[in-house]
Amino acid sequence: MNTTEKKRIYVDSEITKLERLIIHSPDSGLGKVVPSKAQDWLFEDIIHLDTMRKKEYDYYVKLLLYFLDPEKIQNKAAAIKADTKRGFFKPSSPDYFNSDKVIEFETLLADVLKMPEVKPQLVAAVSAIEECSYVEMKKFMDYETTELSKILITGMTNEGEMFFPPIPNLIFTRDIGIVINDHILLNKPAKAARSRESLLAKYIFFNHPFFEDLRGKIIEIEEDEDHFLLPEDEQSTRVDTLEGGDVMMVGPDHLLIGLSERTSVEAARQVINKLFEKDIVKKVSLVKIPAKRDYMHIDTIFTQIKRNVWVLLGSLGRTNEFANKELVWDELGQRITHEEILIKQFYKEEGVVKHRSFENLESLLKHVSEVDLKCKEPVEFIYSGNNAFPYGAREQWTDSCNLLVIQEGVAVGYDRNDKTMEAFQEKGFEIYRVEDILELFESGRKVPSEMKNTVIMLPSAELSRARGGSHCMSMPILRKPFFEN
Ligand SMILES: NC(=[NH2+])NCCC[C@H](N)C(=O)O
Repeated sequence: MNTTEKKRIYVDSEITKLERLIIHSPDSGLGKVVPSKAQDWLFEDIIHLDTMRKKEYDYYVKLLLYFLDPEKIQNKAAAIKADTKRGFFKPSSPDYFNSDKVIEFETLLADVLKMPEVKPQLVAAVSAIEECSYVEMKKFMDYETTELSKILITGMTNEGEMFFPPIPNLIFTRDIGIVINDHILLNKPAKAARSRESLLAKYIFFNHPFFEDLRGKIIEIEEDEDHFLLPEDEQSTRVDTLEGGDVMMVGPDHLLIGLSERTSVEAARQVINKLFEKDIVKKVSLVKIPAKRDYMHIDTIFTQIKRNVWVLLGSLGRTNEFANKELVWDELGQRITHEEILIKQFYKEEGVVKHRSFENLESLLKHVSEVDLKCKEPVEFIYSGNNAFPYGAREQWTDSCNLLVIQEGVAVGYDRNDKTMEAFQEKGFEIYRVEDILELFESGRKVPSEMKNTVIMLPSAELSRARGGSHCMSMPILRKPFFEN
């Protein structure tokens, strides 16, 4: 018998059939971002909410439902289209799709707020970090849970009364936490704009009955005990932060952690200690990338598509003509633009923790494919922008390397990354616009579960201004175990 059949929470790879995930549809808070705050709130620009929802994100939801929970969407196309109020997509509407496979963060939050012991704690915690007055805190307690859930996310009431700033980055649920086999690692965000997200998530994972199996299996990053004693200026250089976009469960025993603008080496060390202590994985590889906005997390630089296929940014890899060309110019005394990446792998062997290095990203990814996933086919790399200047960098900026795999070889990407899509085609992938594929599903001319080697393109004019792709917009909590795939 399949031993993991009854599991609700389990992820041991990035590519097996996705069975359950947490998402968050763009809420009204995103439409309230003002230009002067956009950068502080980690958006590249202000966005047009209606377009982002109707012409972009709603397609993503429909697509996920077709693969993960088809009953909820089949034969509904006409009704969904006719409803200008988007009831199908709104948790508070009677027409809401309400799936336990494609799970909305806001519903989980509303559920825990219904728990009489949780509501006052959560209200007090949010009021404290948002510096609300005592009177405001009392007022929150009077709201009914669905509305309160919205207020805690958007910062305002349906009538427009504003209590605190929105958390527009909650659409990037990936960053909140990562499931590692049957455990979950919660984030400790580097950016203040994302603190409330992780606070809300904590209350959900620790209290919601759906996550019962996680009791005793939630890993949190703690502050060093002597941290409080350090002088202020040193405190800020020693903070332990970690965001989900930097953590990838690439094989049943192997976790990757990016050391980046957002994830510190101290946090990574804590994670390694905790994972090895409890024998949750056998290997952790640390991938140190340049700490800059362009590459905020490792999943902006590479993601896996199939056991033997990866998409990545060539200028941070090695087997690309660029790097080689740059080395020539380096020798000639020119200023080089090639940026370095450093990789160390820690592994536990007979109870002892050892480490080794990898020279470049490709050799690490090849190791994952061949050693962890026992892949026999040749490992292939698809490069952002097909590695042609200046498309590699341009398309990485708009998430050409940040794809979500729904089932092995079937991934979701952004339509604006033309050259990367060409590169996928050259490697034998079919490319579809999400609208077209949905029509094929609706008419029964294509069956989601039968699809292979396909990239489905999501419209992305607004979404990409928020600087994240489909990988960031997903928190997988259940995938088929790799060796049962
Ligand atoms: N996993 C990711 N790459 N997430 C992208 C997050 C983007 C978001 N605007 C931020 O800067 O935090």
